[in-house]
Amino acid sequence: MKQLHRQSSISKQHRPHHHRTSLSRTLASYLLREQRLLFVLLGFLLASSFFFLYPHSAAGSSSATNITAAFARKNPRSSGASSSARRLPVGVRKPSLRIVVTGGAGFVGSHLVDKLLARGDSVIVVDNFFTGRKDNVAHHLGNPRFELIRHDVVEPILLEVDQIYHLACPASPVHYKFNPIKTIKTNVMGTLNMLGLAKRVGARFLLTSTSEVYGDPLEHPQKESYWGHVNPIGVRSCYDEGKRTAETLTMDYHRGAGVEVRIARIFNTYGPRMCLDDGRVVSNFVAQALRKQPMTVYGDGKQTRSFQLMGW
Ligand SMILES: O=C(O)[C@H]1O[C@H](OP(=O)(O)OP(=O)(O)OC[C@H]2O[C@@H](n3ccc(=O)[nH]c3=O)[C@H](O)[C@@H]2O)[C@H](O)[C@@H](O)[C@@H]1O
Repeated sequence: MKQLHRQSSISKQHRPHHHRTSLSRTLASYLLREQRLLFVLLGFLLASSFFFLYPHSAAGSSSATNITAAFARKNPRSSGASSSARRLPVGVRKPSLRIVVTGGAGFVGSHLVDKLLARGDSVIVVDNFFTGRKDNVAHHLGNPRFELIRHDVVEPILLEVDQIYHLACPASPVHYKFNPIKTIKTNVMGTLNMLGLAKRVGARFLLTSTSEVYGDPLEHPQKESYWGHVNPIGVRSCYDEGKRTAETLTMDYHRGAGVEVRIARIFNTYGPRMCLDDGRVVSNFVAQALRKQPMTVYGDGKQTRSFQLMGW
């Protein structure tokens, strides 16, 4: 310290004439003395090897922020709970997920609503009751976590939700062929509206698609990678092509707008709450058996289907 003090006073004396030279000389002589340069080099070497060996820990804080930001956009409520290690105070319940189920009063939708409410989520059902029935969800009407809205998804709707399960569309050939223009509008405009909502509020989106995207398939059984064999102008096209367009829109919103999406291709469903006049094969056979009528097998009877039981 003493030496330092002396040097600085010396350098002060020379300042008027050779300020820069003397300063660098002082610095050089300071570094060269007592192997200080060696320690500086050693420190530099240690620091470089640390950053070389653990590059992630160096970038860690910024990528963690990115992940949180991305998740926050997708699911603002859950990220809100996770940030700043938020532990809820004792006695305060974790907020439930807010979920909208379009077609939630339908045969498949109402079983989904049962599951979501049973696991503690808050559910808003949006249904125009074309094939859905209030009876299917009547047992939830007193539940504070349940809401029922009569609305046609062909028109836009704004709801603050975390997740969207988009089921709205008649699924039985008898029903979807009844008004084909309405069917394709539901699939195209309805899906656009719900994807727009997902993008706007940062919600995760699930589209219930169908095995009919494979059309009259040439491959059996159909793998997800199979692109189908679909008639674009047939009487079933309003549903087949409608659902194919819905899948396209879903993937475009995912790729183009970063919406988190899922697509489930559901096959031939049956089970409790299915209308007796649904028109699909299982309900037809059951209805005919109950009426002691002969079961009608269309065509040569060699066709195959994958059946899916709902509600168990
Ligand atoms: O299986 C599926 O994946 C699809 O099932 C139905 O489409 P479809 O198969 O035509 O439904 P059904 O009307 O139940 O017909 C199944 C088969 O049974 C036959 N069938 C139907 C009714 C009947 O009374 N008798 C009969 O033999 C039909 O000709 C057909 O070959 C739905 O429309 C789709 O949403 C679903 O994805």
